[in-house]
Order: sequence, then C-alpha cells, then structure tokens
Amino acid sequence: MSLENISSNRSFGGWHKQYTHTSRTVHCNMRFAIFLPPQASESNRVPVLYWLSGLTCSDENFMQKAGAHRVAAELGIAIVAPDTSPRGDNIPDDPEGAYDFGIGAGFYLNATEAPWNRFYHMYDYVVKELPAVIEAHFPVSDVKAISGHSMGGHGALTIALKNSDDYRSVSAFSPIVNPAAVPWGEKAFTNYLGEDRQTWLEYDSCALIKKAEKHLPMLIDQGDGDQFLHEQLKPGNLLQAAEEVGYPLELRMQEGYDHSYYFISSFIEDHLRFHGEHLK
Ligand SMILES: N[C@@H](CCC(=O)N[C@@H](CS)C(=O)NCC(=O)O)C(=O)O
Repeated sequence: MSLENISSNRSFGGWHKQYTHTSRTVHCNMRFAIFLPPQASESNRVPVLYWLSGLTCSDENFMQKAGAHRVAAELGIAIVAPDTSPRGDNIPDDPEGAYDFGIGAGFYLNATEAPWNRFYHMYDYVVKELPAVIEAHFPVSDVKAISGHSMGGHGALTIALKNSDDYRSVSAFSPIVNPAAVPWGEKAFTNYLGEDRQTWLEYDSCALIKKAEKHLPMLIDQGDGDQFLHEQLKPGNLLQAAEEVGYPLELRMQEGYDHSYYFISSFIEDHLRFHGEHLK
C-alpha cells in the first residue's frame, strides 16, 4: 500500500500533511489529512482522534477552520481527517448535483443499492482501511477516539456505538442523531440502502444506543441557533433514547451558536481535552 504525500506544513511544532492513496474499500483514490503533534516519534507512538466532517466537506475544512492543532500539539494527540465520500469523475453522484447526497455526502455507511454499492463504503473505509493505513505509515498507536460534525457527527456516533471496543471516547458537534427519521437521512438511506427502513436502523444512533452493550464516554455540543436543529438534527431524540437505557450522554446546548465552523472552533478545545483524558 503506497501513500502519496501532497502537502506538508509545520503547525504548532508538529506537522499537517495531506496524502492520497488507492482505496481497496471505496475503489478510488482517496485523500486524507493528518496532524502529527511534536511528541510523535517511532519511540513514542501517539493516540489518534479520527474526525469525520459534514456535508460538502473534504479533508480540509476541519484542519483549516477548527483551530484544533494548538491543543492537539499540547496533548500529544494525532488527528486524522478523511474525505466525506469517494470522489472522482467516475464516481456516481446526485443526478441533480445536490449537496446532501452523493459526492461529499457518503453518510459513513456501506451502500447496498446500485450504483452506489460499488464505491460508497465509507463505513468500512473509516472503521477498517483507514486506521490500518494510518497505523502502518505514521508514528501512532492503535489507541483511538472519534468525533465529527453534522453528517460526520452521525458517523462518529454510529461507528463508536457499533465498535465500542475500538474507541476510548466519542464526541460530536451538531450531529444528525436520528437519520432514519429526518429528511437528510431519508434521502440518503433510501438511495444507499433501499426502501426497507429496518436496514436503516443499523446506521441510526437513536436505535443503536438502545442496543449498546458497552458505554463509552460521549460528549455532544449543539448550538441552539443552528438552522438545521429542529428539522434535521433533533438531539433530544438521542437524549431520550440514552435516558431509556441509562447511557451516560452529556449533551450541551450552546446558546446562540449556529451550524458553522465558528461554533466548532469555539468548543473544539473542550472536545480535545475530553478525548485527551480517555486516550491516556
Ligand atoms: N450547503 C448547505 C449546508 C452545508 C453545510 O452546512 N455543511 C456543513 C456540514 S453539514 C459544513 O461544515 N460546511 C463546510 C464549512 O463550513 O466549511 C446549505 O447551504 O444549506
């Protein structure tokens, strides 16, 4: 497995780098970004926070806008940000070019419906292929946490709930917690997974949290001025499901904050310190 380095920038004593590689899971060239803190070396392999971005994003939005490098450098945590879908001229996309489905909107699932099922396997990419690539090529350990925003918050929560032995902690900003019951999720799941709504529950945090055998530390921040809050995000649904089964979820409603990276950059330090405690 070869990686091509396409950018390197010094940042807070560490490095921000971008790579491409040929993915055997999503059958195309994939790009990811990694922040390596100054502590990372072959004799000191550091833990990794995986960050999953939201609709329309690539590996770049979080690294450029979240302002996470200073605290990650202090705590000695690497951050890996994959793309949000397969991408390229041969990748099927929303027929109308809509932002909420297809390229830039992989929803971190394994599609079962043609033509999406050949490429759109972002669940397996994030859970299996990407960590193997990262651990083989960089001075990191296999100690992991996961976080994300909006569609990426949905990805982080569902992946952590389904693979609770693989991650120490999970957090999210403005996550889509109940995709099986909101317009963004209904559109994506109908296309990627088909009409049988029962199969959708495999990727719905509100359903998964009720079956979780192991309870991971879970932190969610949500702005109450978020334009998508009431129609698409509905964090109260997850809080209610968590309370039903005694899952210790900390949901913080943040007054006046919207859906943007201004919100993420305001609270990313709290998330990094939260993960830092559990990654020790
Ligand atoms: N383009 C959509 C919204 C897309 C959106 O808000 N994307 C969020 C994630 S769900 C994002 O992070 N966008 C990229 C950015 O702000 O850098 C719209 O105009 O309604």
